[in-house]
Amino acid sequence: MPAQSRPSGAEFAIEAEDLHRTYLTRTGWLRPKTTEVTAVRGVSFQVRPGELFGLLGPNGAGKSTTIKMLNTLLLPSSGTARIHGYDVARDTREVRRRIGYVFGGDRGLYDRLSARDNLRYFAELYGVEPREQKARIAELLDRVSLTGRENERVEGYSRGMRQRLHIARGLLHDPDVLFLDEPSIGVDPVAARDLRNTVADLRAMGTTVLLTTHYMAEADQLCDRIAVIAGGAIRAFGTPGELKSRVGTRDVLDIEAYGVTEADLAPVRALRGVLSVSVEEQGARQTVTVQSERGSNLSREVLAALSAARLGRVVNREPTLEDAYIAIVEETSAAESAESAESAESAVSEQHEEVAA
Ligand SMILES: Nc1ncnc2c1ncn2[C@@H]1O[C@H](COP(=O)(O)OP(=O)(O)OP(=O)(O)O)[C@@H](O)[C@H]1O
Repeated sequence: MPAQSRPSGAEFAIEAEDLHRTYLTRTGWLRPKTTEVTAVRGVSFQVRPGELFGLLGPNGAGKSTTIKMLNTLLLPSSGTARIHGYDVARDTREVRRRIGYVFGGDRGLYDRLSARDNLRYFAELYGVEPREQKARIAELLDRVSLTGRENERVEGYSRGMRQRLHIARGLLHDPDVLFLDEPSIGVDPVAARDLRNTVADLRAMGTTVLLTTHYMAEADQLCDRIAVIAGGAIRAFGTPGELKSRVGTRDVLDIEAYGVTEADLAPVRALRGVLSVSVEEQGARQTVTVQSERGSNLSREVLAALSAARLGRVVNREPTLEDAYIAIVEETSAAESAESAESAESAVSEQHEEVAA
């Protein structure tokens, strides 16, 4: 998109200003009740043209809701957002011309058509000039490394190939800004590496990318800057290096384990010097990660506390982006629990005061 077609003075590719979004949900059948869910509460950030920006957060954090507001699929309850200076609520057409949206999963492609025919179909839909279509499709197939496979039906494609075709689809109308919502979900490690190369190439070509992913190594490798969102609000901003430096003064212990329960973890959490304990499950195998104050040398105590479970390899390692992310999300949920305990307490004392009066 030529720069002169943007409103003057638009310094940022994406700007979100105090975005809020609430959903009304109806529950119950006999006595239906409407409840309000606040998915996004005051999200603000800016993305510079050509930047690869990561929006990371746990399930239900508000990532998809934020992206849907930025790409005009959902109106904000309050707050504003702009794409290259165009308001997402007012200038919908201008915004849509400048953005592409790629989401993970199986939807959005025609299985019985070839990759080329899928792209031809969507090129028509997106209004790509007929005389430009052939060259554009060939260029995109090349960019996502599907040249040579373009005439095969998509139903025979691997998940990674489908994802790359999704990206080609999202780029057909040459958007300035591409939203990539969990592109590597369910993709095997080799295909995920190819996908990462495709995403890195986008950035090299000057496309602004807003990426959501649950894979921290991917975010670490690809993103220029990252925002961590939890409970509908941004909890941390920075380059991967800046976020990692938040936990740079911690020791991290990874313990391979089988059959560890929440109750087994309580004594580990209670050890002096322990800052965070998390468990990742891969089938029956678990990895218990314990972050502690640097130099606290807690391996022996931690292993003793977990002695009820079957344990395997134990590794002391340097903190990663994933450790920083876990620390940020845990701090948020601890603060939220303290806040809700406080408000429950004040509600009880208000009730007592009422009764006394
Ligand atoms: N259409 C909807 N109606 C009601 N509540 C919704 C709706 N969509 C999302 N929510 C709620 O809003 C909150 C934020 O959801 P959102 O999908 O934005 O999170 P997310 O960070 O994208 O999560 P995930 O990583 O699981 O995709 C959640 O509590 C979710 O249950």
